[in-house]
Amino acid sequence: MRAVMQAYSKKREISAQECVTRVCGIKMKKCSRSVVFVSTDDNPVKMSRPMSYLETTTHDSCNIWMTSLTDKYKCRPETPEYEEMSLADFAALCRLVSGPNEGKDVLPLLNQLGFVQRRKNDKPAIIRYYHCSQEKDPEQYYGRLLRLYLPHRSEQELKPQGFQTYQSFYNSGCVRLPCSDHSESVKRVVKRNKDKYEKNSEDIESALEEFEQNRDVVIDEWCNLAPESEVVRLQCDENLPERHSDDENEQENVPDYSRQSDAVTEIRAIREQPAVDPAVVRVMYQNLNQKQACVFYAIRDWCIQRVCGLNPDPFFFYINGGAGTGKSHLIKCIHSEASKILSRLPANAEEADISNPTVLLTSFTGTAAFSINGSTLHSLLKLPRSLNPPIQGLGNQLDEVRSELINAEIIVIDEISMVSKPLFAYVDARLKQIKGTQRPFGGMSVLAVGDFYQLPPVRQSKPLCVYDPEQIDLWQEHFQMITLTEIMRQKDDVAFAEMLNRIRIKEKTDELSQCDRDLLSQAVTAPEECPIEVLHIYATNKNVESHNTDTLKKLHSNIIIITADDFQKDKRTGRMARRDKPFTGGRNDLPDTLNVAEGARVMLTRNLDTLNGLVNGAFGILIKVVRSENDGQIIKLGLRMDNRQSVRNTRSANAASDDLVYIERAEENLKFKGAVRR
Ligand SMILES: Nc1ncnc2c1ncn2[C@@H]1O[C@H](COP(=O)(O)OP(=O)(O)OP(=O)(O)O)[C@@H](O)[C@H]1O
Repeated sequence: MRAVMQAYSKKREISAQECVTRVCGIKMKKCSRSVVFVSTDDNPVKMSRPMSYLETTTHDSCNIWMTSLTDKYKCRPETPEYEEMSLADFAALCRLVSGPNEGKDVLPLLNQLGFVQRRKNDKPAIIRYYHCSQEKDPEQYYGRLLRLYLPHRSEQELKPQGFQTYQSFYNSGCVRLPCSDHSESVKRVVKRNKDKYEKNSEDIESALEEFEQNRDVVIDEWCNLAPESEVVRLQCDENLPERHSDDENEQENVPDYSRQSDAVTEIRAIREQPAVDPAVVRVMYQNLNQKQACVFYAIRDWCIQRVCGLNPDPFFFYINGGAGTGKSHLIKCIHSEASKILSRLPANAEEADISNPTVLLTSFTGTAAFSINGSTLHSLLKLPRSLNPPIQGLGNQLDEVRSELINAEIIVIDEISMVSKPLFAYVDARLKQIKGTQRPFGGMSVLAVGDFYQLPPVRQSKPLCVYDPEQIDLWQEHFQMITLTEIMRQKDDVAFAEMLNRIRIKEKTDELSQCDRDLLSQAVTAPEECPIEVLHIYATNKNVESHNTDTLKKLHSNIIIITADDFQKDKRTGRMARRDKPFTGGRNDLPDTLNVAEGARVMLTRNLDTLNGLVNGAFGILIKVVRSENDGQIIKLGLRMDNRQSVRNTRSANAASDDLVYIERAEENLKFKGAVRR
């Protein structure tokens, strides 16, 4: 009840099922801003307004119900973009905000129902809705289709006069959308919008059905690969305490918003995951070298024990090894196998919930995170930019992060050499908060991977391997080191690879052998002989900038200078006002000016969207400079990225019609108090 009241007091809209679930103390299935439940019922459950509000109304007032997402959708702004929007789009692509100053492009809803904003850089929310059978309950089925996918402002528009049923309107009705000059069949409009969310729903349903029918005879392909491990797994299975039928029913008690006993399953829009061909994965496992296999099997056995309910202690492994010794390769194998096994944990087996990972893949930089299909530590755990103590909790974001990481059992941290001690302490504290336990790393197992001879933490922070007797040292205390030694990358130039490994462990003052000197000299090209188009690497940003400026001038005549838009509070009005001239920003701020040219090669220097490869270090070519129609100001840049995957994924969210990724102005606080730069 306290939780319900807290939600009320924060004026958050709270669904009936969340109330019931909280009041009964039942585990919540899913509730976060990234997953939105859309009611598609003819007669949805309504929540009354809080008592404090009702006491201030008159006896005959009708304004006694909390407004739902559907009510707000019907009162969406009357702009062309919103007019054409289906309820599904509204739920997935927009966020409801409390006031007009909550960010860019906030528009008021009609009838003073609040404010709405398009989700811009964020991923669309996953929408969930009650799914019913077309055969058993056609009227409810077609009503749901129309409500979700036909743009409307009232219930009457979903079953207009002259149509007895939703089904007849769906099959033979026509509509003219507000911004269109012609009529279209209802079926067509629904199909167009439905395809964005349920494209493969029929295939998924039949696959699920097939899986359910064959559940007991599904063959674990692992038996063919590693029979000994399979025997251990089967023994563990035998040791499992039998599940009581009461336990089975527990989940069914969780309100699912279905009022019928024959309710089928919920269908959710599925986030695309990179598909890994099982045949490729099998070859990867089989080719692991001895050391890699040793770690792989240790973790695999741990997962099996976990699934068998044997409660093994969390493991803390540190995989160390020089460049090209197969660390990332090992991470991919472990992630694939551990996720597969851990999905059988009773808590996860209920539904194949791909948005709730069991193994978290993280890294310090966006580039490394993208290369293992993971996220940066900062974005996953919502860490602040400054890691200075005291450690800040997650505050309002706790529910959201907790619901995303609820099933996480293992966290993989790549590039561990770049993780500073304060960052590691933050990760430990965050996981403790998220998992609600004081055990180290919230009771999760940690696989740290990296090479302390590679990049250290930024800005002179000490790496984890430097022991500090003054502080509690999570690293020394818990982690067991395993070193990979076989170089897997330069198999065809073993001599060069071995030389790199010898240099790796040298002190600055150690002499190089003549043989290594000769080998290195062969690989050196004088700077003036380097082709201009190859990647140049310098030790400092200053050198990089000077090289870039010179090269841009040499190769392009159409240079455009983009100036930062800086805003500062006007002392008289108290409002943010745009400055005529930008400030001189600091080293870590967004640049004061940016020199670009159409056709120039560019590299991103911020992580914009790690999952889609728009990360610091990603390359592309600037194709289009887009200006505002009103004042001619440059508003975005269209890039053709080298990594075509970025285009495919970002396009589905932005619906752009070309093959470019559009980068809009980013907004960050400047180091001057209250100043904002775009
Ligand atoms: N067991 C293996 N069988 C076949 N190829 C492998 C194996 N292990 C690694 N490789 C390949 O060797 C190359 C280097 O491996 P990987 O990138 O995993 O090394 P790394 O230790 O992460 O390197 P770095 O520290 O430079 O990031 C990759 O192309 C990878 O696919």
